[in-house]
Amino acid sequence: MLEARSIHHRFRPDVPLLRDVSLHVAPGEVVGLEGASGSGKTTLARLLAGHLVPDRGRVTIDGTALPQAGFRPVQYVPQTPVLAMNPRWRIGRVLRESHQPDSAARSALGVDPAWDRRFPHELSGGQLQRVALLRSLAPGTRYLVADEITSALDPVAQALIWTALLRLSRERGIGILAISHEPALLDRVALRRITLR
Ligand SMILES: Nc1ncnc2c1ncn2[C@@H]1O[C@H](COP(=O)(O)OP(=O)(O)OP(=O)(O)O)[C@@H](O)[C@H]1O
Repeated sequence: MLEARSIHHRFRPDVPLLRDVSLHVAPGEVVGLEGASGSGKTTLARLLAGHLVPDRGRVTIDGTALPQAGFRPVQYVPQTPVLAMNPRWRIGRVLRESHQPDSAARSALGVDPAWDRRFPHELSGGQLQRVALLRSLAPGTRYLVADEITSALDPVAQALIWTALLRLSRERGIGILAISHEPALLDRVALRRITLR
């Protein structure tokens, strides 16, 4: 179980952002996270992935703190994956930097092996997001924090990605925290929702 307990965080001493936020995501469960712009969704996502350390409170998996170094079992997937890829690397190298993806995950996400020879700017937004998800689904990945991953995509690309992701989450027991501004999307993918205020 991924758990955040009584998280407090602020970037400026006089402006508290997250105040006593707690949540949990079970293996294979999809939980929605919503909240107004600026309410701290991305900050919470980065705390859960271990990119940031909370001022107070704890993030744990099965009661143990996140590892300080090495592979991150909670993977953060941003809205704009191209910003998290080396523009000089071909897709094959971008993927291998994390792990050698298995063919089942590759075909579930529809990542064509021919793309491995292309550079990130030579793929569409939806194709790149599928590559980013494949990269994040390493063997050690237990949870995904999906931060507006399909907000910039058309409905067909959005449906394709979520259908594949929900299947992989079920098959591999990967818990997902799905951040979105779209209530209709959260209704479809998540059984439970948390609202940041
Ligand atoms: N690294 C940082 N340094 C200083 N302030 C930050 C930093 N990251 C975020 N903030 C501030 O924290 C607040 C919350 O930002 P955050 O991105 O977590 O919100 P959000 O709910 O994800 O917003 P949106 O829905 O617009 O993406 C904002 O006021 C933002 O300016």
